[in-house]
Amino acid sequence: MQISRQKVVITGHLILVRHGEPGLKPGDRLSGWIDIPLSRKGIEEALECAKALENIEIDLAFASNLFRAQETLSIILSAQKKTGAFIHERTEFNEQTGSKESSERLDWYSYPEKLSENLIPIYTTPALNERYYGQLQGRKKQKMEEKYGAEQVSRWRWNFEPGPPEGESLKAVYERAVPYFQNNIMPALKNGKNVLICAHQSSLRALVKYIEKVSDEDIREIRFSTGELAIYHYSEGKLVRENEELGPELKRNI
Ligand SMILES: O=C(O)[C@H](O)COP(=O)(O)O
Repeated sequence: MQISRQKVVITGHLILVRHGEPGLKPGDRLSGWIDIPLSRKGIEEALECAKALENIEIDLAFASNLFRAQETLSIILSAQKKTGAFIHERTEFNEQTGSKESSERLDWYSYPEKLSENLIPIYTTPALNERYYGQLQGRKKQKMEEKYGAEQVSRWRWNFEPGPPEGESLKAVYERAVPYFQNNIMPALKNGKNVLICAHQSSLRALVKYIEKVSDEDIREIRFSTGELAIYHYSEGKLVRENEELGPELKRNI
């Protein structure tokens, strides 16, 4: 889809959304990889996102492997004319390259070449998961602040590095989320596709750091509320943010 506006050719749109409020309310616990579903409020937040995005025709969607992101994505796509279809690919370890590569698509699953006109391919990947919180995973934030100090927990959560004990730093999340974005999502944007990514506080902060070239210091201030959107359009080789930065007064559920 090409929209020409003020002589700038806009091709694809990128929409980043953090999942709705999870059952273990944010701020109460450090969820990490604990696979908790959305709370009632989280479902309402996802429905608000669905409404906000209903006029953007999503061509392709990505989510982490965690329920809260996939549930939010499914609710958002329910407002689209097309229906989302989860695509499953078998991957195998390539001895030569030392990396996992998708060998073939499962023959009992439709896949992009066979998807009918009215389906939206959905890819899920652990590359977009929230950080692994190590010793803090699933623990109450307050208890961890009592044990390690509020300042230390804040540094672990918001600094680029280091991460929590035995857990992932934001840098480690960046090193798995950004290559996935570059290899699987940027080509679709360059081809004019509208792409929706539904993920988590840390994986989205990593993507914003890459897209907006945020410094290791300034990344502390970039935070997504639950159900928060960041919308970009791809034009002339870069992604330009369309919606306003999150103001401190809008920060909630951090
Ligand atoms: O640090 C936190 O607040 C949580 O780990 C955020 O993770 P989430 O985006 O999956 O809720």
